Amino acid sequence: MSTPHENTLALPVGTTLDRFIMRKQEDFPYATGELSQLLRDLALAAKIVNRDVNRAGLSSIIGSMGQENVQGEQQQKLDVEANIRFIRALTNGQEACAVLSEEEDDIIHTGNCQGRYVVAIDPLDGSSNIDVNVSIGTIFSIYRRVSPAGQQATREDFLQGGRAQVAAGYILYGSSTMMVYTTGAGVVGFTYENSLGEFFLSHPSISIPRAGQVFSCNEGYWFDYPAYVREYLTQCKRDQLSGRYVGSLVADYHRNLLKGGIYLYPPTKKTPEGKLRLLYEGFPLAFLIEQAGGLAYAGTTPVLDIVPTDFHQRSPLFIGSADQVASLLAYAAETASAQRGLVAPAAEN
Ligand SMILES: O=P(O)(O)OC[C@H]1O[C@](O)(COP(=O)(O)O)[C@@H](O)[C@@H]1O
Ligand SMILES: [Mg+2]
Ligand SMILES: [Mg+2]
Repeated sequence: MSTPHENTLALPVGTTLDRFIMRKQEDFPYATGELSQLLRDLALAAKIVNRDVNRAGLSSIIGSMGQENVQGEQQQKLDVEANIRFIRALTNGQEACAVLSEEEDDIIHTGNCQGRYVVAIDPLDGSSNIDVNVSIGTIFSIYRRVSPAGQQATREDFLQGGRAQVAAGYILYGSSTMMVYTTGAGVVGFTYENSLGEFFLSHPSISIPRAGQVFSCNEGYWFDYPAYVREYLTQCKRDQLSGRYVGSLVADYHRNLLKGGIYLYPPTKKTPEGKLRLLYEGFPLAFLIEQAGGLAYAGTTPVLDIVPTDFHQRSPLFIGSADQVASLLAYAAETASAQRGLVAPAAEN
C-alpha cells in the first residue's frame, strides 16, 4: 500500500493546485478539508498580489508610505496592499481564526471563531526591492490553534514553537511566480500561468542538494559578523564558492533550495538578535528546508526547536544545504571549544 506522500507524488506535472490539494486531502480519510481550503485562500490572495506586483511600476502602488511599521521599518505601499489582500482572503475564508502579520503590532482576529487554524505571514518580503523591479515574495506559516474553538485566538496559538507548524510556504514573485509549500510530507512547487490564472504543479518533490556552490549573506556587515562566521565565509571564498545575495529572503532562499547553497543572516551590532523574524520568516523556511533534506540553525540551535515568547521575535538564521550548514556549525563548535580552552586554565589559577 502506498503512503499518502507517495500518492500525491504520483500526480503529474501540470496538475492544478486546486486538484492537487483536493487529491492530497483524499489521501487522509478523516481530513475535514479546512487546511486545504486555507491553502486555496492563500493562493487566491497570491494571485491578486501577483497582479499588483506586476503592474506596480505603472500604478500609484509603488513607493513608500512615508511611515514605519511596528518593526521601525519604512513601509512600502505594496507592503500595505499585500497585507490587506492576505488578511482579507483569510477573513473571507472560514478556516483561520486569527492572523499575525509583519505589518501589524498585534494579532488580527478574523471573526471566524470556529476556525481551527492561525496564520503568521510576511505579506511582502524584500520590500526594499519593489521600486527596482527585483524579485520579492510572501512567506506564510500555519498552526492548528490550541485555544478552544468558538472563542477568540490567543497569544499561545501563535507561540507554540516551530515544530508545531502544520504547513508553511512562500510565494515568489519572480521571473515566474511560484507557490512552494509543505504540509509535512515533502515540499511541492507550483508555477503560475498568468493567462489562465492558475498555479500548476511544476516541482512535484523538491529536495535541496547536500552541498551547493553558493553562499548568500550581506557582506556589508562583515566586520560585525561573529569570528566563526567570518572564518567559515573565508573558507567559502578559498574554495571559490559563488557569492549570491538578492536581498529578498524568499528569492535568495528559493535559488539555494533548488541549486544548493547556504544563506546566512548572523547577529550584527545593528541587529544583535539577528534581523529576521521567527514566526513568519525563520520558522516557515526552516520547516520547508528540513522537509527538503536541508538544515536551519539559529546560531547553534535548530531553528524549529525555538519556542518564541514574542510575536515579532528575531533570530539569526543559517539555512540551506545540510553539508554547508554542518560545516558552519563545525566552525562555531571549534571557536567555542577554543574559548573554553582559554578560559579553563585561567579559572584554575
Ligand atoms: O538589507 P539586509 O540587512 O541585507 O536585509 C535583507 C533582508 O531583510 C528582509 O528584507 C526582511 O524582509 P521584509 O522586506 O519583509 O521586511 C529580507 O527579505 C532580506 O533578506
Ligand atoms: Mg521579510
Ligand atoms: Mg515584509
